[in-house]
Amino acid sequence: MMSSMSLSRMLRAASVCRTMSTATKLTAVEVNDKTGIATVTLSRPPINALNVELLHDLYQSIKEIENNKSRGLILTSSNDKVFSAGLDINEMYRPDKDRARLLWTKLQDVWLALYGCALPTAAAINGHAPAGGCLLATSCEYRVILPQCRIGLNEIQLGLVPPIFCMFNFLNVLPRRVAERALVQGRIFTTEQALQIGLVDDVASSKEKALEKCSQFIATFAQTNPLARSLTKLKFRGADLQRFESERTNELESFLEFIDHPQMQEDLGIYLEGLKKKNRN
Ligand SMILES: CCCCC/C=C\C/C=C\CCC/C=C/C(=O)SCCNC(=O)CCNC(=O)[C@H](O)C(C)(C)COP(=O)(O)OP(=O)(O)OC[C@H]1O[C@@H](n2cnc3c(N)ncnc32)[C@H](O)[C@@H]1OP(=O)(O)O
Repeated sequence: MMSSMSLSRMLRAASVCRTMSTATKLTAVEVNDKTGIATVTLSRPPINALNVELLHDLYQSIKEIENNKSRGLILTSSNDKVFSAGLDINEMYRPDKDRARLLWTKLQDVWLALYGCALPTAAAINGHAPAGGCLLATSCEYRVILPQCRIGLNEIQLGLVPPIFCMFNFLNVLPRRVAERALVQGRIFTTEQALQIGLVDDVASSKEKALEKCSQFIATFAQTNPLARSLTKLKFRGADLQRFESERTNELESFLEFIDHPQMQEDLGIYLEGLKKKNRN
C-alpha cells in the first residue's frame, strides 16, 4: 500500500507539473510550473529505438517547447536501463525506401532542432546511449549519466562513415584529438570513461538526481537575458548548422546508398539476429 508520505509527495509534484496539451504519443512532455523547465521523456518501449514516429514526435516536442518559451529542456527516457538504443535497425533492414528516406530526414530534423535549440538543453542519460542515443545526448549542452551505462558513437565498427553531425557533436564536447580518436575507433565508453574524457559532465546515482542536476544547470541561466544567451549559443553552433545544411542532401543520399548495399543488408540482418539471439540464449 502507498504510504501517506509518498502520496503527499506525489500530490505536491502534480501541483507544479503539467503535461503539455499537445503531448504526443511517443514522447511525454511535462512542464514544471515553478521552474518553467520542460522535460521530454522518450517513451517507445522497450528501448526507445528511433523510428520514424518517435523522431517525428521528438521533433514536434522540441519545437513546441521552444515556441512556448520554456526556461529550458531536459531530455530523458521512460526506460530505466536504456536512454535510447539509437536508430531502429528494423527501419534499415530490408527497408521500405520512402520510409528509410523519411527516417534519415527526420533524424536530421531532430538534430537541427536540438543542436540549434534556443533554450538551454540538458540530457539526463538514465540508461545506455549507443549510436543515435549518444547523438541525442551530445546535441544537448549538458549531460548527466547514471552508473553502469554505455555511451558512444560506434558506427565505424560497422563500416559506416560517421555522419557530419556526429563530428560536430563530438567536437563541441570533447577536445579535438579525443573526439577524432573516439570516432575513428568507434568507441563505446563506460560511465567512468565518459566522465573522465568529458563526454558527460556529471554522474548521478538515480534518474531523479540526474534530472535535479540538469535543472540546476538550466537554473544557472536564470539571470541571463534569454535572447543574448541563445544568440551567443548560435554564434558557437551557427557554422556547424550552416555546413550541415549545405551537406544534408549528400548525407541523406549516402545513407540511402549505404543501406541499399547488399553486403550492408546482410550485415544488418546478422547484427539484428545477434541482438535477438542474446535474449533467446
Ligand atoms: C547497425 C548499423 C548502423 C550502426 C551505426 C552506429 C552508430 C551511429 C552513429 C551515429 C548516429 C547517426 C546514425 C545512427 C545510427 C544508429 O543509431 S544505428 C543503431 C545502433 N544501435 C545499436 O547498435 C544498439 C544495439 N542495441 C544494444 O546495444 C542493446 O539492445 C541496448 C540498447 C544496450 C539495450 O540492451 P538490453 O536492455 O539488454 O536490451 P536488449 O538488447 O535485450 O534489446 C531489447 C530488444 O530490442 C532489440 N533492439 C535493440 N537495439 C535495437 C535497435 N537499435 N533497433 C531495433 N531493435 C533493437 C533487441 O533485438 C531486443 O529485441 P527482442 O526483444 O529480442 O526481439
